[in-house]
Amino acid sequence: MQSTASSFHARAPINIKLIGLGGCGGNLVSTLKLQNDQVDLVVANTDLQDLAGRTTIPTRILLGPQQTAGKGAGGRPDVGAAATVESEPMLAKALSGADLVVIVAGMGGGTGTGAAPVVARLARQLGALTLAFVTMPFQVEKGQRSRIAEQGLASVSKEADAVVVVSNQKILNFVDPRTTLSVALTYSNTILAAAISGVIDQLSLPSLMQLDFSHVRQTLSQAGQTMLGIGSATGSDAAQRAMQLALKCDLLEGNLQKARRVFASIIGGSNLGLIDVHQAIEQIHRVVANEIDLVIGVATSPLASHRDRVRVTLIASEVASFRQSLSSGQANPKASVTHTISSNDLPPFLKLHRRGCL
Ligand SMILES: Nc1nc2c(ncn2[C@@H]2O[C@H](COP(=O)(O)OP(=O)(O)OP(=O)(O)O)[C@@H](O)[C@H]2O)c(=O)[nH]1
Repeated sequence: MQSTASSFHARAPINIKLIGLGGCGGNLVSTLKLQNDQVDLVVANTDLQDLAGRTTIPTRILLGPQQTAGKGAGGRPDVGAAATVESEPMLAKALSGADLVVIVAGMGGGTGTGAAPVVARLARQLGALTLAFVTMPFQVEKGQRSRIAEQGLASVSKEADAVVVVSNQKILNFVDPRTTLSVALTYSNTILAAAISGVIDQLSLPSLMQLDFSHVRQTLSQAGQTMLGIGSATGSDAAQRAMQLALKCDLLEGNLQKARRVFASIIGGSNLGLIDVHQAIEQIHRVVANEIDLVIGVATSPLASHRDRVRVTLIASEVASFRQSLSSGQANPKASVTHTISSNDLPPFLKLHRRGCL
């Protein structure tokens, strides 16, 4: 029988703003089910009609009313960017005070592609850790859209602290080839939603590990383009199986062994097993290199639907942090200080287990 955790760490609430840009970003923010109703939801678009339909989102911003008159960016990122610059005062008001700004946008169109770098720069100027979750287009959208998407990804990667890429095309590998476009998009949105909520829920649910926002900030700050792994499982060893799935996730573009910074989120129900969590964490240590910045959050959800389920989200970057660069003689003055997990970071129950007391 597994023991379960009984003590939680209180942590200072952090101010999180989630902003969806353009059609794709708006779709995601409208459908995402977060477990924290304190997260401020914002959608912004050049398309007035699209915004009018997003009635459940408290803050809706029409980008560039002078430039586009609410008629969209017509697939042109330069128009999307100019419209966003025009609306910077409104955006600054909506994003001010945020510790963490999460941007969601589809690359390939005009608004999301043009707006994402501008919003990322603004959010960082306002002092927030800025994460962007972006989609890349389907192959059938090739040509102009792909080129626009690649350029957009490069621009947003320069401005945001960390960029998580979900390739719509890659999603097709997981679904029936006869599937419809709308089903494929729904599947893609489910993956994006899992990744976004893995970060946001981890930072807002009761925590079992002494994870604080400054550690997350240190690990993801200026991390560049990242690798994403997600896994979900139920049952008595759910954390281990969810971790295995996340570590082997087909979405992981890149080699986890080359990762220099990893953020790992483990979220389970109130009966999350301690030994199970410990062994899941051991699995990460077996895969990644020794000298990395690793920040691990373990949180529990009060939702009945989460009782037996464990969700794991991994966000990994190959970019070394400042401290690692210094030790390897390749200082990168833009990068931040690091947090390497040590036994001091483990909650008491895991330390006891490590000593064989559980
Ligand atoms: N996963 C996912 N991808 C989407 C969705 N909607 C659009 N996309 C992708 O995002 C890209 C950009 O589409 P939109 O977000 O609609 O475009 P936009 O940013 O509003 O740009 P304009 O319409 O030109 O103003 C598309 O090429 C698709 O690949 C969605 O709901 N889910």
